[in-house]
Amino acid sequence: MEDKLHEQLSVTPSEICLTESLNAAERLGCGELQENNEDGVLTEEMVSGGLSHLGCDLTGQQHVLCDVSLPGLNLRDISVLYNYVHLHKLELHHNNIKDLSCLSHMPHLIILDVSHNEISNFFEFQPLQYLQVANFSYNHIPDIKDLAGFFCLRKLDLDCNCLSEISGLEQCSMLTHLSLAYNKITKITLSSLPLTHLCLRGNQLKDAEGLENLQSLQVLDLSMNRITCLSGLQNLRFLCSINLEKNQILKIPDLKQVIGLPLLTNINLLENPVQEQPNYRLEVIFLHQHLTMLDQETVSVKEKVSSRNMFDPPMEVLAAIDHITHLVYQMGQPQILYHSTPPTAGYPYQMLVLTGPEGCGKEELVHRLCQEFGEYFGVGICHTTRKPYIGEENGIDYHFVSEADFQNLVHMGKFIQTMQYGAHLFGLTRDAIEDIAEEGLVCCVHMELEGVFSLKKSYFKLRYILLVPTQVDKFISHLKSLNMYTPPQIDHAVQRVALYLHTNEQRPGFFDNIIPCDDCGEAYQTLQQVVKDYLLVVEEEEGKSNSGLSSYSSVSGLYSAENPHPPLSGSRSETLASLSGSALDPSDSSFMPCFTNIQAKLNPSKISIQELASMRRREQLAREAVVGKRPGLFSQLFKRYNSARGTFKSLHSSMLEQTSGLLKDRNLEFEAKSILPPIPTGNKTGEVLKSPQSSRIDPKPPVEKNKGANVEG
Ligand SMILES: Nc1ncnc2c1ncn2[C@@H]1O[C@H](COP(=O)(O)OP(=O)(O)OP(=O)(O)O)[C@@H](O)[C@H]1O
Repeated sequence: MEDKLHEQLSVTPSEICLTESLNAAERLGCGELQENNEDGVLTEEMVSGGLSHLGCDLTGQQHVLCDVSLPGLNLRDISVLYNYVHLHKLELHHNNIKDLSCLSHMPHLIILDVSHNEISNFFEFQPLQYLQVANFSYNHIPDIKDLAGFFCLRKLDLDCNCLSEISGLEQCSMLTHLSLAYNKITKITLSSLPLTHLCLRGNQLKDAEGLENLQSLQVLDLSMNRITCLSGLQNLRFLCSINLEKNQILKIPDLKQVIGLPLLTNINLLENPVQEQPNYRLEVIFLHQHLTMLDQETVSVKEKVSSRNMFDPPMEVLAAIDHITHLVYQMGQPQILYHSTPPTAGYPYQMLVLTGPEGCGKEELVHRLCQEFGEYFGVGICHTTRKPYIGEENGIDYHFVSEADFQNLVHMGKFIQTMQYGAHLFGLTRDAIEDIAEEGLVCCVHMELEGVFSLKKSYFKLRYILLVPTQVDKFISHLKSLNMYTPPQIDHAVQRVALYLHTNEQRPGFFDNIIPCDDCGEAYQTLQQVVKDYLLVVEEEEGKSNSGLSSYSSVSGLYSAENPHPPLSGSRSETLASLSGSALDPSDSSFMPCFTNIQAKLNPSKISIQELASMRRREQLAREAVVGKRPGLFSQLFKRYNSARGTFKSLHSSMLEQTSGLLKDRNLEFEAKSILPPIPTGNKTGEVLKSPQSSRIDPKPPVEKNKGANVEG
């Protein structure tokens, strides 16, 4: 430690200064003087050799030399300087001086450097009222006397002395730079001084208490202490750089007092235990976004982005991770053709999602909706690890599972999306959707925004309805009245209202409908209307007036056997009547039954009832193919699959032959089989595959990936 200290101290600014000064002294012919100066007494001759800088004397009438520089001359007695009353600058570093009483006779002294001497009496001379810069470093000073008379003192250097406390500086109203490195200070006691730079390196401090009054502090060096806690720094609004190297900061939360200081851009935490924490650097960068230097290394833009993605990923990133995770797990499982598997990209399975902050009542609305429009919608029941509230039933409100079961389901590739909300996990399984699709219904679910982001990545066609409270006070009292939520949960739910509104603002069209939900009854009425528009329900009277369309007037149909493929419209006001005015091209294979107003406006040509009926018939055929009523798209697909399997098999055996030959040529001793993919096994009849268990979830240990996995469909 001692050695290291010396190493660090070996090249200090004072030493550089010494070298320069000695060179200067040589130039002045002082080298010779030094050799002859065995008794250490400063003589007139030596002084005149060290004088420079022409200025005026006290009367202002005579020119005099104002600066004296006499470093490294082994001086002990400098009493001859009593006569040099006009001096502005005095440099006497690297001597053996103990007594500075002659300074009392230099009232105009501005700069004083007596570092590297034998001084133990600090400022034992008359106050020098114009003194601005004083360097007393590398002496033996044990304490600081009252410096009340040194009105102009701006910089004071007391490094490497024997100080154990800081005192006597209370009246130094101009002091901006104070350096007290390598002393024995155990406690900081500094009143409100205008300090901008403070160095307390190499002391014995355990905390930073006592700095709170230094409101102007910009640069703080607390390196080489034993600091574990940074309280005392939290109000230093102008702090831009802090050096905490070689301290005892253990954890990132211990930095909370400095993290967030508005101007702090440079933190040095080298050689603190906190550096060992996983992702330490990225976490600090994340917590303190305007950092430009950390541990003496520039913070790169890449690091800033990575830290953000690691600790607060945007929802898009989270959703992508969630989506990829479930996709990868699904791929490891036998591939199954579901009722909700889209026959083509143009016919995705349709879903209705109600989203909004917790407690906004979306769950209740989903259930009411599915009750009233039971022919079209079924509730998609999510899984959760939270415990049921009173009145909630397993399999009706949620599938309530343990965390281990939930994770098993994840590994079994069962989920389409999952999210952690508070301390609990929520997720929608493919089987939950399938249970509804099997009945020919549209799956209706409720979820938080993160879930919406994830589902947007899926191949389903979803319609998103945002339920948002517009009166925060009312929302808070509603949440309180439910007696289900703790105050932090209420705060969290309320905070997330802004998140939903922000998303809606930033991403126009992200939600298909927005319904205020301050009043549950009114919200349901609006929802009803939205859903009727969505289903293209034509009211009785309307049905009468559109007699030609009466056969469709009950509803245009939503994925049910009776009602062929559903037209999920992008526009609320889109009724069958308006639809009949839109531009449909039944010959278009990518025809989607979702016609927007924009399309309608672009091509106002009318569609005939016959065309519409033909379109419906084709939808019906497609729908029946999905539910397996007639040999349709899928059986063809599987026939094709079987013939493809035959082709693959013959290709495989010829590749096997060729590969074996190659391996033999190269004297490689392993089997060609081991490097070629296996032939997929499958249902010989080529029928739509769906295991009886597939639509029900039965938590069990994850199937070993790819082991005997069939690749079907
Ligand atoms: N699979 C899912 N993905 C994302 N969020 C979900 C999922 N399932 C449920 N959620 C949402 O998680 C939040 C917490 O669910 P919980 O059932 O505890 O809420 P709640 O208190 O009943 O609120 P609400 O009445 O709004 O449903 C709710 O906003 C709920 O909609």
